[in-house]
Amino acid sequence: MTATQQAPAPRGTARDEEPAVRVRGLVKRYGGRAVVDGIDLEVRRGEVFALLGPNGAGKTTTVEILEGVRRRDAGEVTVLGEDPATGGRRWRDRIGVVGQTTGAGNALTVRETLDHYTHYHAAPVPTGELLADVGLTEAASRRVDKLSGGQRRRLEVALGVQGRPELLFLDEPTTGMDPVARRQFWTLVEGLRTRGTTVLLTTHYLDEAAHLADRVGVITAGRLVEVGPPADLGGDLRREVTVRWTEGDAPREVVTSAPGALLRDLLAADPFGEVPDLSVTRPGLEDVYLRLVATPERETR
Ligand SMILES: Nc1ncnc2c1ncn2[C@@H]1O[C@H](COP(=O)(O)OP(=O)(O)OP(=O)(O)O)[C@@H](O)[C@H]1O
Repeated sequence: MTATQQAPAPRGTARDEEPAVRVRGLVKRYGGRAVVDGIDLEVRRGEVFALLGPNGAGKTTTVEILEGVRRRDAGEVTVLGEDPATGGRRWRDRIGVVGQTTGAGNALTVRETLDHYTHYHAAPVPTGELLADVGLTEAASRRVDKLSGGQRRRLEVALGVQGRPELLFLDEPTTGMDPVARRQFWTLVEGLRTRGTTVLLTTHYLDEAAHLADRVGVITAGRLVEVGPPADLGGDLRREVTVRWTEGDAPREVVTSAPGALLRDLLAADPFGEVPDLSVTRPGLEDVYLRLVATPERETR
């Protein structure tokens, strides 16, 4: 796959200094229930930021407020320097949106659909290039209503990047894609990042967040419970080590952040330095994530 050509991001200007997205105290309620419950968030220019969380956590609601398609009940939001609730045509031209559903016409072919939408952009990516970028060249003459779910998703991604946005929103972009298409999509996002596009994506997939994102925000029950590079997520949880062994006939288990002394004592207790069934494990990203989303009362860092 070739990477979509993007205009280079402006460097060294005042606009560089401000984050692409700044959110303070964001609240959205439905029927008195806060589904977004006081979120603070910053997405830096040029980074890929993943909002990771379970079903119903508030990811789509948050992203749609940032896109200017849902109203908020409280909080301050700035996206590319403007409030999305009042952003006009010029602001909208600077963002790209790939939502969970498509507005693409079903009776048109893939190429006709892309050609049609070129008229909405000042400097669209040429259709041939776009088709190659998303791996749809061979499906270019197929009607949209004949596409598979994964191909339709690629078309939506193509429409999202067609206008060379400075900031691209991707709401669960790889849902319905097979593993090969997911990898192709990841390459596409990496190409966008290389060219300076800021990307805010939502996902359920830990591996996707870990692979693509510079930083991940874990959201659960409308709150952002952790923000950081994927490798740092979980902080103290990550440093906890579980030491297991068998003593007599009984299984033993100790969770500690300093296993050295325990291991020395265990090994010293046996003249041959053998400890039955000894294992030492650190939590993986998935363990950390499951702990984070199970404890929504944790403070935001
Ligand atoms: N228009 C609406 N009216 C009432 N409740 C809504 C509306 N839209 C969303 N909700 C509720 O808000 C909560 C958050 O939904 P949201 O779609 O933002 O979650 P999500 O994290 O994107 O979930 P998923 O991963 O399943 O897409 C859910 O409980 C949902 O039922």
